[in-house]
Amino acid sequence: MPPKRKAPATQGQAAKAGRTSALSTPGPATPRSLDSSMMSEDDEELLNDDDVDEAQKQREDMLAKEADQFVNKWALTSKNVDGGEDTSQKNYDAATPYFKKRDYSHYQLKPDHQNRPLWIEPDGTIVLERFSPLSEQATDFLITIAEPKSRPSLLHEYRITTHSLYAAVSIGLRPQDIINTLDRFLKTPLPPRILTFISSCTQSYGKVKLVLKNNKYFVESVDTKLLQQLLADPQIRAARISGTADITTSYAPTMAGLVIPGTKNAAGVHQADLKQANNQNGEPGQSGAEADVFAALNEEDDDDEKEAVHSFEISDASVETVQKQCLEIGFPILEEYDFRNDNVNPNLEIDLRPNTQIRPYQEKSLSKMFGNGRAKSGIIVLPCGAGKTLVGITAACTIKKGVIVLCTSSMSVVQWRQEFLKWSNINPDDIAVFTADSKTKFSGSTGIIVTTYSMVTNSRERSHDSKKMMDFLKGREWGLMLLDEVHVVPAEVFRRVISSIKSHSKLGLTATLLREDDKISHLNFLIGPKLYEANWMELSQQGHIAKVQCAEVWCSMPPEFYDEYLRANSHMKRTLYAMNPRKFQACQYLINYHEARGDKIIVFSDELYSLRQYALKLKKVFIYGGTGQAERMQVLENFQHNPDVNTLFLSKIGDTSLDLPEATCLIQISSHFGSRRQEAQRLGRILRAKRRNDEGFNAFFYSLVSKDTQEMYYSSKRQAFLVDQGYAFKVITQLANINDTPDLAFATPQERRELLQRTLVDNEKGYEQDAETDDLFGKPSGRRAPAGGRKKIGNGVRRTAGTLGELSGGQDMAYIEQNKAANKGLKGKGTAGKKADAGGQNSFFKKIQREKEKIKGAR
Ligand SMILES: Nc1ncnc2c1ncn2[C@@H]1O[C@H](COP(=O)(O)OP(=O)(O)OP(=O)(O)O)[C@@H](O)[C@H]1O
Repeated sequence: MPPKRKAPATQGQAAKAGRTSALSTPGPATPRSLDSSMMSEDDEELLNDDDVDEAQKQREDMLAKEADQFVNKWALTSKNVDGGEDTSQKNYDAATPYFKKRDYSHYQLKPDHQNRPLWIEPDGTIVLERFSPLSEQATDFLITIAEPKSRPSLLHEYRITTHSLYAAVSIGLRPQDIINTLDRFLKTPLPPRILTFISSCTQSYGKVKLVLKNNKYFVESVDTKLLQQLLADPQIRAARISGTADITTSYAPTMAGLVIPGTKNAAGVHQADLKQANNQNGEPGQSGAEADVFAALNEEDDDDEKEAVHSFEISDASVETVQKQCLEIGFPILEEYDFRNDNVNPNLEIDLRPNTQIRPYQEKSLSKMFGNGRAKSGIIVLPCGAGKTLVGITAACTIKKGVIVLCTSSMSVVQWRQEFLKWSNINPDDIAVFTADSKTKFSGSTGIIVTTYSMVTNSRERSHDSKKMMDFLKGREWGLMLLDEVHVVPAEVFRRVISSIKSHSKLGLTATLLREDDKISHLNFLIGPKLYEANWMELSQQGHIAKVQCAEVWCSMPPEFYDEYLRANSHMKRTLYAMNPRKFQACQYLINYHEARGDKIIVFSDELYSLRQYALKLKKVFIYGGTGQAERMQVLENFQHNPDVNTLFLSKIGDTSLDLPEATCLIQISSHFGSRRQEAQRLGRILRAKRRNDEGFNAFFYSLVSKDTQEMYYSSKRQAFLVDQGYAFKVITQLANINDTPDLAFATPQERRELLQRTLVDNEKGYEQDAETDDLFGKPSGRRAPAGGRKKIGNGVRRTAGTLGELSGGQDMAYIEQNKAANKGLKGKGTAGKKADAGGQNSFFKKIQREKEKIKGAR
């Protein structure tokens, strides 16, 4: 079966012709557990171990089958012998069908089409020519009405969807303005299908609102007939609180110019700037008419008339049902908070510190949230390291009401609190945390609570203090709910959060709005539409995140390894392609090369056996789920400050939450199947590189792939998201002069054979799964291992609970002895780093520690 592709190829994918077909192949559903490395202890209860294992196994088997099909196809065109010549792709051009689909020759072009930047397909796909002089204006317009799909350097691809139109209307655009502006940018006439789609989707948008008043939810509209129409729906009628008047009438509050702190512009002024820019730049053949599209926003801001609004009350538990049902019958419900006219909830004393200046893309994202002077609920997507925290803090400083922040781990809780104190003038007593260790409240009538998803959704018996705290959280109206890392949290958890804690507005933050199970659309109901998605390439060109060179290094497998690979079961296959001696040599070569350049290198491996084998053989430090807290700190600190420790091996526990701005190079030797999210988040570890603004600086990301194995398939799937962000993966089939490099490991056939035998014997009994932890800096927690420490998974394959004593091959005592060699070598070097503080901890860890102690002390 040939791989399918949902969206047509743009030039980024086309450049990868021959591999493109696999890039966007939609993967089968991912069970939640596969993505649960960020979950904290309490989330475990949401998952049933047996279901998870079964689902995980099914998915792995399915992926392995797909991968084998892919590899077989490749095998027809590529020789797979060690050192063999690569003759692939002679007659295989996977991009061809996509370009066929992209045949625009039958479209009727407008006479001045050369001056217009957009193409459109009847399915709503829009292609933008970035080299057009009008591309800046067209981009501003497109990010408002459509979803970015792929943004390499010259052609960008967007898609108009019901949700994107919903988001456009939610910031005040009118359907006719959208149609007119789109038509003006298009090289061809607007297809009638698109016109009908936009009109039908947007006509009813923005007419119904969900409003929280006195801790009760109301469905509100200026049109009574519309409310009656909604009440005719049995599910909405059932959601109405009985005993309340059918429909009540009040008056809408007035608007005035709103200033987002840390910016020069009021939100309205920002939109006016857009209008001015559009007027100046004009439109082909006409005078800046696309500016009309933003006029609606300003008109609305000027409207001081009080308008009668009508509403009916619904029960807390039915909010999601009502939202879904309203969308179903064509009246999507908007959540907007008119915080400036909220006289019921007390104001919070909070502002950004005078020296805080938010960046243009942060301002842009916030102007989508506050575009019409009210706070709209939704999701802001910014690359890793681009400063989502400050966006959340600025939103809080704009609304100035009670805030609840939900994080994925207790360490993030501490970091969020710190960031609030760093960027804003919030009184430390007004910001409290609710975690297993600390259950403080703020002192005044309102404030900020920072907590974790698991703390507020925990269904276990709560302690007295926790219960009291939950009553406190539930018993009040919050102005803003900040939801961190929204992509990792299961929909069910959001449901529980949202039904128990009431907030007027919700802001979700993430770097990768991606789920392999495609359940991301649930977030549209539960939080709100995507308000803004930044362009990774643009931010890296502007120096806000590092420029990265990405490469996929193909490592051939020696014949004896490949023979075993073909015979092996799926887990052994994974171990074998990670332990491929040619891959090992490539890793060694790259480490030597980058260490010599002065880089700090992180090597990622999901496969624990190879993680340790590589680290031990190369005498490098490593951290995995089972590494104790003190040892982790010591290793990280040395990596940061000790000039002798330049390479760190990390298991998947370092995918997220890892803030090591010293790291400038990543090497991936084993990864989680086709996870696009993991790939993006791993890349995120080097995006915040300290040296990013040095002249000519580049960070490096290498993915080492064993040739003609399933890894080739997974690798191309994994890269899909980053390719769509504009990253180009160079394929390296031969590292320069590697064959002449002295002292490479496994250089002789004898050594390679021994390695193979050892790998087979060590892994004969099963494989070890990394202990999952809630974050790198937290205590190792993870899912509980059953009694005995081992759990059977799949067909007789076992995973161990991750103790050092039960290593694969762990019965070999000499091996255990040697196991921590490089980590142990650090002992006494806690203060060796030049910049390390006297206490043996760098300022980052010290700060975290102090913060934790302060919070504990405040209890
Ligand atoms: N406007 C700004 N001015 C100065 N520094 C900023 C600004 N915005 C963000 N930063 C800095 O950029 C760094 C990254 O910010 P932050 O940790 O919020 O990123 P993030 O988007 O949450 O990343 P990740 O997804 O990897 O957690 C931080 O050191 C932060 O202080």
